[in-house]
Amino acid sequence: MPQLAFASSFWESYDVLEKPVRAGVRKAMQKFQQLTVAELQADKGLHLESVQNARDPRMRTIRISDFWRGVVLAPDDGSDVFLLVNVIPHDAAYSWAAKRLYTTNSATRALEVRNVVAIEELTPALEKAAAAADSLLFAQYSDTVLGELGIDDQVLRAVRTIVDHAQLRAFETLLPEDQCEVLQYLAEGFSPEEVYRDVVTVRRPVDAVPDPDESLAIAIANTASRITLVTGPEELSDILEKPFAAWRVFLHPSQRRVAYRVSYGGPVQVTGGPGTGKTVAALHRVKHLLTRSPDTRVLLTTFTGALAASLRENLSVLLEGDASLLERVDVTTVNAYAHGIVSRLDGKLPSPIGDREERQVWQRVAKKLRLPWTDQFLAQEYRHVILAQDLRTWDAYRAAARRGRGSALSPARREQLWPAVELFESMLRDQKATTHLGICARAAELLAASSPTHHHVVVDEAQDLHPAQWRVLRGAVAPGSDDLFITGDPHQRIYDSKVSLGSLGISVTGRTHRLRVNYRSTEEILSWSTGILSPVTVEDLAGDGSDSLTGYRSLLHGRRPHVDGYGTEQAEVAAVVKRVEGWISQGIRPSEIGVCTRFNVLLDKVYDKLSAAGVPVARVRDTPGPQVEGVRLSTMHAMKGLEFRCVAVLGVTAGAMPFSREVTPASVDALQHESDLLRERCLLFVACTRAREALAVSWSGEPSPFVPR
Ligand SMILES: Nc1ncnc2c1ncn2[C@@H]1O[C@H](COP(=O)(O)OP(=O)(O)OP(=O)(O)O)[C@@H](O)[C@H]1O
Repeated sequence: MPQLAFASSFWESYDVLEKPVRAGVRKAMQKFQQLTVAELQADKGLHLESVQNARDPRMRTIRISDFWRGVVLAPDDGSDVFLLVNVIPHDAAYSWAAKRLYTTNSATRALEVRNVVAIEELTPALEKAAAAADSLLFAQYSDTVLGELGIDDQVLRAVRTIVDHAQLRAFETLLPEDQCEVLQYLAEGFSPEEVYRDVVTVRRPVDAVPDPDESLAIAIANTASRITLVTGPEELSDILEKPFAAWRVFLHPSQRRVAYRVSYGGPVQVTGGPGTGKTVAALHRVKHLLTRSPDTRVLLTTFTGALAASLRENLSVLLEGDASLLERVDVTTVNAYAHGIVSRLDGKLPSPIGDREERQVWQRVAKKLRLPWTDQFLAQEYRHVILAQDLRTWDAYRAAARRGRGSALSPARREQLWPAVELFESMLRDQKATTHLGICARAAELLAASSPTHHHVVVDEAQDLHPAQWRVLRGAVAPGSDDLFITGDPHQRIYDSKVSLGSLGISVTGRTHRLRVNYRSTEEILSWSTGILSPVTVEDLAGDGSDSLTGYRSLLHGRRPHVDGYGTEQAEVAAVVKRVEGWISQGIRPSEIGVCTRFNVLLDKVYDKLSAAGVPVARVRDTPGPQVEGVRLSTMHAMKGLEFRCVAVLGVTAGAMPFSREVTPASVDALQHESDLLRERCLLFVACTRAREALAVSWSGEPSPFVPR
């Protein structure tokens, strides 16, 4: 009986098919499981036929309906795995199939596909142009070096014509996948040794030996990152009937390597730009930890309640609803976990106040003690020095280093400030109140004196956690192997937390990994958005140095972002309404569209105008479920961790971004000033990188200086 495998390219086409066509696909696939190879060849309904002039002699089409054809790679070497690669309309199917060639990569041993006809047609003309070019992108690498990285003869000829990054990008959709990735890494400046380690070694099967006659079945088995093999009839109906979540099945080798490594000697950190699948890696790590041992308990944390809800949903998808696994995972925010600890172990919980109320208390303190500082300065000193280092006494504060603070405080000034801290805390106590970080500090203290609650902690969206929150996580799990698995992106830090993980007993030295392939946004959206951050550097997640987005890229392509200025806010809002209507008329569902602003005031105006135009709207802060229709409206802060097919970011004006009230004057604290500006810049970056296919950025009057020129 033949076996059936599905290439990732199939899922991209299958996902958008209408129901009856999907039913046709299912029926055809069942035949592959019921008939012998000879019966398949003879089956009239299936009509398995060769493709005329196909460059790959194994290429076949099958009939799905009058209009639709499946494209299948049939083994011709005695092996029995059929690979379904695409479902496309009848007319396009034959020319698509005729141009494609599947080959086994000599280095990774995985199956990859190229548009062989397009490469052949383009190369001669490009060779002529290259002969006259001043420099070539890959000139420094010999044929042998490229050969060892899996570049074959046809691709090599094309590679020798590539003059710059733009030309490489134009080739990307034509080149075989693994070879393309090798070239992208080299073009980014990685050495051949690094590329061998990060691209070839992670894919190449450990037991691979050179085998010129390698069968299609073996190559398919070696391509887990792009091909899934179906083993039984139940599995087939399962995967064809449920909505297909590619992230569940096709992990990038770099994701698989970090998520499924049997064990780590201690805390591990996974970083990567937006959309590189850090959350996906975290979910797979949870699966690995749960399935490794039957009584393991895992704590999975993220930054907001809404993100925790979505993690819960996705974890259930990944674990296929298996209650015996799901009940061993607590998915929550660090704050909610800390609240739980304090109410359980203290028996009572003071109510937490928000940032605005906290600032009001500081105002009263400053006034009462006639202090020379603003409430903003006091709140920052409390957050970044006192709570960050868990300073409980005047002696401790007097001796503390004030890392990250740019204003010197003489011993006399510190002596003046400490009573303000005592007064602030006593005012909160009188109100039976506290701050969220105060609860975390208490929870960490309680955990330090009791036993850990979990065997493993997995932390998503780690970049904004405060040291007090890290202490809670440190206390939740005993130090040792596989204690903490941490994912985050320091370029998305929007709450200005300064952390040195090592000093908190969380050393990730020698256990840091980076993801570089963006699965969410098009390259056009990414490269424009990374321009927002190009003038600055950001501190890495562990607080040990700086981080960069080198090698960060997307394999998807689309339109460049719309970037527009308007004379008035009214005109800008009207343009956004039109843009949203345009997206909806192209078939995008309202809930797949996100609109965001820096402030609620402008968001309210957009809400009114969209509603008046008859467009359904829903606010992200009301946590509408996936079934609720309506364009999602959100502040930039609440966009963290979300994604939409189309995103409009409006109000990106000079006065709003950076928002001067949130930026400490340089004269008060030069370091804080810089870090406030960086936080505002990152906020715009986060908002723009939520977009998958389309991004529109706008302002009225003067544009924000963060908008790339
Ligand atoms: N291996 C994969 N195959 C297919 N899709 C993937 C894969 N990995 C991630 N994705 C998809 O890419 C998108 C981004 O993934 P994810 O949210 O995990 O990224 P992230 O790095 O956590 O992003 P951010 O930092 O911006 O929140 C999601 O839609 C996810 O389903």
